[in-house]
Amino acid sequence: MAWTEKYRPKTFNEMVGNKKAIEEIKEWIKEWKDGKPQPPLLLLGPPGTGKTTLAHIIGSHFSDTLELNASDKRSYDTLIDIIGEASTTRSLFNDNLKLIILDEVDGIHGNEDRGGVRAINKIIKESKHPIVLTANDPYSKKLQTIKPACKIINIRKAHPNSIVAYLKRICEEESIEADPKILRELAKRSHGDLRSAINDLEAMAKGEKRIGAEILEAGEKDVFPGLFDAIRAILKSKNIRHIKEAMQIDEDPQLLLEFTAENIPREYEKPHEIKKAYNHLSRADIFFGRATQTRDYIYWRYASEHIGVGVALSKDETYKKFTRYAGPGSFQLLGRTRTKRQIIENLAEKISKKLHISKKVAITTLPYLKIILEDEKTAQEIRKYLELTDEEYKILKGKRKQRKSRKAKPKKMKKEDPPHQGKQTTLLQFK
Ligand SMILES: Nc1ncnc2c1ncn2[C@@H]1O[C@H](COP(=O)(O)OP(=O)(O)OP(=O)(O)O)[C@@H](O)[C@H]1O
Repeated sequence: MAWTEKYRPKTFNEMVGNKKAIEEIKEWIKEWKDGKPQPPLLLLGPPGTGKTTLAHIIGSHFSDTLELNASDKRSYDTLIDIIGEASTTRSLFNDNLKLIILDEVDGIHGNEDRGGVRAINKIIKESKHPIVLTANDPYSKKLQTIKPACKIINIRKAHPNSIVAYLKRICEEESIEADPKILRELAKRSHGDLRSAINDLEAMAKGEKRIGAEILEAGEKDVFPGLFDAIRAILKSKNIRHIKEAMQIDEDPQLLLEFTAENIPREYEKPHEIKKAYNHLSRADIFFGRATQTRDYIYWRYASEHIGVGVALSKDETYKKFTRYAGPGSFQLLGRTRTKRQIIENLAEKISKKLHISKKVAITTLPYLKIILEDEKTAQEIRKYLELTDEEYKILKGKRKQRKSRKAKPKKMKKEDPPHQGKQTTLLQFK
């Protein structure tokens, strides 16, 4: 079980922060219990601050809970059917009040917009049962008609110190020894989103009983701190404002595309969501191409829309699960071959200077030089002329090509020597 679920508070006392909001909520419950119907509660606040958790704790004070994720588009048609009856009928006794939870009411999208909002307004108007709604975006147009009918409770981000204390408690429960520096860093990075802080802690622990400070230096997240936040916002949220804010990072937008492409199937589970999301990435890629061709970087904006909003809204609903994100495979490959690429770069520079050609052309000469270097005497002369270092010489020469002799017996293939590996002299070897 993911730690966010394992450690999801079951009572108001276990909640981090928002003490004043909790007092107001308790008062609202009391009024209902005393037979005084109250307007619906609208819990408004950033992702991962405990709105859904609070809604469930409120539910535990009533006889039953009916929960609907408002961003699930299948629900619009059935919204009234499912809870319509429950919301309008009840016995004369207050002890069978059912709490109706409408989660993420600002997440409704597409053509279902109006129908969904209308259905919610109808339920609010006619319900004889208590209702709790949750939403992220206070400025959402979808809330315009809903807000006036509700009692708004602002849920605020937890203070970093409270997050550190909470993470520490989880570490104690899990018998994990964590460097305090790590917990402070996780709290800082989470920007008040407890869910992300807990998820990060779980990812770092990776089943180990000790989390040392060295992990901070090793983690990819430190190389691209903003990128992972942006990916998380795109894949975990449907709140456009939040996604756009998270995407305001100082990184190459194409890198963002690669990171998103890598992580879509890690987060999204339904084939149609994955298909839709990749469709948006392919359109983004077309816009990147146009930007390069025309040098009109306005196209980047369209590309970003597809990567951010397009991919985010490709999911039916947000997944409340823990997902370990990763850097793209191509990026890891580039990382692994970085040293080799640097040496080739130096080689090209040296050749371009000696032969008075551009670096680009110099690179195309490498496969031919490799063939020329097969002759040991010439190889030594060229090495001296180009002033090659040992490493450059080794890379340029590559593995010696085995000349096939008719008489030679066919070499037995070893497990670690699969076909097509490093034996042909092609340009590809130098990429
Ligand atoms: N204030 C809090 N106190 C303790 N745990 C919290 C708090 N806020 C969030 N969490 C942890 O984060 C997890 C996610 O919280 P929750 O689903 O309630 O957030 P949310 O505000 O509804 O987010 P979203 O807007 O994305 O739906 C919980 O399971 C819990 O582990």
